[in-house]
Amino acid sequence: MTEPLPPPRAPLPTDSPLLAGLAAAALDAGVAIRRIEAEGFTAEEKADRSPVTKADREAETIICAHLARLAPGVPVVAEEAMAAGAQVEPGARFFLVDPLDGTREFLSGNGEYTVNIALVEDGRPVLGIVYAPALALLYAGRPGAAFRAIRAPGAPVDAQDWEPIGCRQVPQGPICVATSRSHGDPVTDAFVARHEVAEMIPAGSALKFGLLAEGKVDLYPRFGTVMEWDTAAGHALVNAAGGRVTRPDGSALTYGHKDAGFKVNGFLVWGAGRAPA
Ligand SMILES: Nc1ncnc2c1ncn2[C@@H]1O[C@H](COP(=O)(O)O)[C@@H](OP(=O)(O)O)[C@H]1O
Ligand SMILES: [Mg+2]
Repeated sequence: MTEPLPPPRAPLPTDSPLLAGLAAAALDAGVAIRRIEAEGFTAEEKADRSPVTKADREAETIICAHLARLAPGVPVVAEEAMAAGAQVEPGARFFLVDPLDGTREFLSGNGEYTVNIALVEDGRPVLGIVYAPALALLYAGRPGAAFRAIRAPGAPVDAQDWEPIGCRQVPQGPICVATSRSHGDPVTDAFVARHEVAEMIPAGSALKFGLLAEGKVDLYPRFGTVMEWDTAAGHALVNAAGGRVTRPDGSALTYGHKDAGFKVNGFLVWGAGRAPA
């Protein structure tokens, strides 16, 4: 007689060696970021007048070294290299990296900054890591499965303590809305005002995608311009968690638009089920 099969094991991020490798890159970058945060640093201004620090640059160097080992030859579109004038042809399969998303939050010391790493295939974000080193909060998403874990910078990725997460159904009644802590804009405010809002949750960086992916908020609207590396990892995570990310007009938000300077002219992120009008 054959033994009964064991019950199927829940999926884990470590089932995908590439996703696990991206998580390891983010955890490693987190070590450098936290060290620099503790040492103290000065902020400089980039050509677009946004702030940048030694932490952004060191984290990007660490992540790019990981990516070169994990996926040799796959192009990397990374924020600081692009700011320095790098020319990268994204192609059908490429990485988008924001080594320190929410630099303003980093400067303020509130811990609401993230490391964002995404793999894009045919314009769609398929793998996403969003990691908040100061909060030891790690999110990972791949098609059909989203997770969170508590991981200090430098901790092993391993198979322990991953919590499966999912977007919640958007309620018929008042909704919870996530908004940028540092970059408000009047069009976003007007859009939010058209909805019945139970709670507004301001948060920095791609943490807002994480809050939505774990069912804590229903809507994250943004009409101001951001960059593809700001949204791709969070987008992959929300897709994995059963939510939706679109352009403000409801059309598909796709990636690799070099001719448009990798700009994203706003987006809407919704939880599961009905999207309120
Ligand atoms: N006017 C603008 N143009 C381009 N990107 C912008 C922007 N305003 C905000 N952002 C992006 O939004 C990110 C911060 O998100 P939030 O406001 O949700 O915390 C910043 O990421 P960096 O800190 O990586 O530069 C920045 O790139
Ligand atoms: Mg950013």
